Amino acid sequence: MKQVIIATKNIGKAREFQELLEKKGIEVKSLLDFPNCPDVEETGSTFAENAVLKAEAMAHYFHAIVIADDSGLSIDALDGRPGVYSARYAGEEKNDQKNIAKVLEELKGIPFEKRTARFHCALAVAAPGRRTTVVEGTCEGYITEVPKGENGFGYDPIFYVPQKGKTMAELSKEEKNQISHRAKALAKLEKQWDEIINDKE
Ligand SMILES: O=c1[nH]c(=O)c2ncn([C@@H]3O[C@H](COP(=O)(O)OP(=O)(O)OP(=O)(O)O)[C@@H](O)[C@H]3O)c2[nH]1
Ligand SMILES: [Mg+2]
Repeated sequence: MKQVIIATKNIGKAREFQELLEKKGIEVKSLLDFPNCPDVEETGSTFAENAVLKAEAMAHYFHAIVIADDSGLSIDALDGRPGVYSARYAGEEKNDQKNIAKVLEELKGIPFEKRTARFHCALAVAAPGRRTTVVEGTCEGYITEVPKGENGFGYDPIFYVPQKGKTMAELSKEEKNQISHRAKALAKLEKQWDEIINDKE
């Protein structure tokens, strides 16, 4: 079966890549399948820089072609925060509930029309001896006043998607995959698929 390594330890992301790529007959391996692989420090100041750091480190570790995802939420009323710090916004332990609570507290009193935000996703493709490439996707929305919905991960329960009239966490996985920042970025890798996929049959 054709296979691709996604350099992420985030189970929410890994599941979405699985859903997006199984249609193409591609099996997704994530870093959760390789518990001994090292952590990569995300020291970049942009999503693209962090995606490249993760992809190149893991390409070196696996001696293989890998895709890394760096993503997050950018809120206009908070000058773009949490941005590249989205995963750890309320502390190093990466707690989605605490991150949501912190954002809602910071946005208290700000009316709905000023709660504009977007999800970003940068995907970097790297391999030893290969020039790293980066693609990006975004998804526009508004931050709600209370969380709603059970699906997805991260900030999905407070991210309202106007074109669907629901929060991201109220969408089915198929609906999220039609409009998400991750799906849009992944679609831009279309032309590189033949090269990215390792035929391990
Ligand atoms: O509601 C959400 N829906 C999404 O679709 C989404 N995509 C990203 N995010 C948030 O942004 C952080 C990424 O940070 P991040 O790219 O460093 O990933 P991470 O540290 O969780 O895992 P890794 O891939 O680095 O191993 C995540 O933790 C989430 O908080 C999302 N939130
Ligand atoms: Mg991370």
